[in-house]
Amino acid sequence: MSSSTGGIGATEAHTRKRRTFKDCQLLDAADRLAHFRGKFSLPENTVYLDGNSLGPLPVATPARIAEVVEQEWGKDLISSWNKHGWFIMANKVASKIARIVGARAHEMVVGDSTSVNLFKVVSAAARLRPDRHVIVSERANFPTDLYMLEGLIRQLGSKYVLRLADNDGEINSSITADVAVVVLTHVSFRTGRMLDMAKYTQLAHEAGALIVWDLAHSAGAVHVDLAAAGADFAVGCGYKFLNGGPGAPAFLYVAERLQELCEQPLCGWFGHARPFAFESPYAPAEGAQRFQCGTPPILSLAALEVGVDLMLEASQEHLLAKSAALCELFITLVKQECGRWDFRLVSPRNACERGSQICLAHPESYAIVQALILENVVGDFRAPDILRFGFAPLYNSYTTVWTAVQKLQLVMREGLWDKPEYKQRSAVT
Ligand SMILES: Cc1ncc(COP(=O)(O)O)c(C=O)c1O
Ligand SMILES: Nc1c(O)cccc1C(=O)C[C@H](N)C(=O)O
Repeated sequence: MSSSTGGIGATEAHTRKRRTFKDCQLLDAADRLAHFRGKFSLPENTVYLDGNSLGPLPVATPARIAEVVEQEWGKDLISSWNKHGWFIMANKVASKIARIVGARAHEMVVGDSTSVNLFKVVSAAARLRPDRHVIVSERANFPTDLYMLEGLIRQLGSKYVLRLADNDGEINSSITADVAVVVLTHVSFRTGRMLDMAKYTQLAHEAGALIVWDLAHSAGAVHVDLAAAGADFAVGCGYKFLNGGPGAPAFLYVAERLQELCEQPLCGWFGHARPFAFESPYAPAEGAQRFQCGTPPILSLAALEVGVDLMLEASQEHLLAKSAALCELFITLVKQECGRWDFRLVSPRNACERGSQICLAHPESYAIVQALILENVVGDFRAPDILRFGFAPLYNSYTTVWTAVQKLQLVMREGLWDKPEYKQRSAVT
């Protein structure tokens, strides 16, 4: 395996002792998070390396959803808004997510989608810098971020421009004195590359701009400390490493120092200071609460809370160490077991510079991913040529990493990827 960002050197590879299945079993035996695997309903014999797209189902979720449906909604009906705390449920889940990303409870809101939340915070941030009309982001950002920025700019008017950086160096040079807002994704969905949050936040602030971080691939996967980094705003997904279920509510962070200055564009009644006064005109609620919009999705919040509670049950220190160790083991094993095929490491070689995912490039990546899925190893393909594997430390073990690499070797050795049906790409991968 070669590396675009500095691979395991040949000398190191030769001197390093071969890793065996037994080594992986020993690592599992010493793993203090091993018991969490049983708290997820994963299909038997499946190696699930796609939790960075959709986290699996926690065992406790169906019973909790059934309780909310049958008792709270079914029997207690509308009284549940008070009786079962539906009114404060979003705040309760927000305060838990805040602990995962280094924020305070009153700086966090849960609801809507990451896309919608991005629109809200970038719009609020732009209003705080009315004399500047440039929004900076990365061309390689996840498309929804760029689409939302393009849409927002259409609303803001022709004075505004979107400046897209093509690499890390260009991010630095793009942040000039005319920039209102910098919008960066902390961990790249395509490569797993992680930006230094404190460094770029400082750069933005030195230029007088505000910064918005997209934590879609960070929350629950890597160390995030919004307060320590001095971040202004952040958004992120509930359905990836937080295991909140498909389309789970997203989160949104606003630093306390900015909250009272912020006006957000989607000012619905749940962000009003007194929603049940039914009064006019709109008066924003105090703090981050004003970023709420409409009625919260109670069933989805209930599912998200189960996932977040599981994450909070585990020690952050163990989670981060295991996530790095799983990624490292995968790189080592691919080099050892699949070195004769032309896989290129796309993720940074240095663990401090990447999220909890490893991306490999190969000309036949789409077909290889499909063949792996047939062998019960679920990763995903990202255009143009990337095989993407997410290593969630709560439910992935060291032996499953071994199995994944053995299956990759099988797919390559036997040419299982070389089938006419894999030439046709499906719509969702
Ligand atoms: C960086 C990033 N932002 C946002 C999203 C998704 O946003 P939404 O949940 O609104 O679809 C994703 C992935 O789906 C993502 O990778
Ligand atoms: N968010 C997704 C969805 O709603 C359906 C299917 C896939 C996804 C994704 O994971 C996209 C994504 N954020 C990515 O990292 O590629």
